[in-house]
Amino acid sequence: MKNSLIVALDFASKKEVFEFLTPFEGEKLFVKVGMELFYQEGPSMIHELKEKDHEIFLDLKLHDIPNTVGSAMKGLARLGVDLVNVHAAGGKEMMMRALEGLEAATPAGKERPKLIAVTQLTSTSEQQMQQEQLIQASLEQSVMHYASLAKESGLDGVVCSSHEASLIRQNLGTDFLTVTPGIRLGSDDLQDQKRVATPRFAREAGVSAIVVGRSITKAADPVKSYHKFMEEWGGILK
Ligand SMILES: O=C(O)c1cc(=O)[nH]c(=O)n1[C@@H]1O[C@H](COP(=O)(O)O)[C@@H](O)[C@H]1O
Repeated sequence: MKNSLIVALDFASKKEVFEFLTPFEGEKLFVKVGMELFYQEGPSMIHELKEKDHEIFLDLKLHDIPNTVGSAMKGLARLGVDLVNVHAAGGKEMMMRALEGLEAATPAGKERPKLIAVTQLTSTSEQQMQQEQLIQASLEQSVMHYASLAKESGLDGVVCSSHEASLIRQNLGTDFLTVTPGIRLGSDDLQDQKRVATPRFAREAGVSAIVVGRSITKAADPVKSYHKFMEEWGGILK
């Protein structure tokens, strides 16, 4: 998990996923399956990626009442993925029930998927947060608050931007995972992301894993782009 580059497979079909992965043949990737792909292809997508030995972050960002999230997590634990997430805004009881669900359903002898909580999405700016969510704090304070709740609930870490990672590590310890999307090289288009950073900035901030989507998946040469990100991030090719 530490020092990983997670490639966001934000595609609409299995066909597109395997077209993208074909030129990576022989490389073991850490991939992220999000809502777009999972709602279309379902658990079989996970099974097929596991057959190819890729590590998997199943990013469904659960956010519902504690009982519903706890039960849903049991199903995710049986899929055998490596990492799953919830929204910290769902609260401590929801996060604790999510963890219990995962623990209860992880098959004997298998490692429980790591559970992390989304703090403030990297597409949210401080101004937006204050005006739309009516949170009268700085963005950093809000992220730190959610990260503390996640830690108190027993979770393994959080999703945040690279800009908040070092504060979280200082306050909650270096074993508490910080997974950061919103990663761009200097010349990349920001698209809908607001709190962005380069892979080098993330590395220097001590981030555990970076998440990169469109800059790799939509690149003219995805393998070349992946290697460029890996080089700046200082990741290890497998
Ligand atoms: O949980 C996530 O993965 C996530 C949280 C967050 O705060 N921001 C965020 O961008 N993501 C995901 O990270 C990926 C970023 O994609 P790109 O902006 O294309 O690099 C997308 O798949 C998002 O769903």
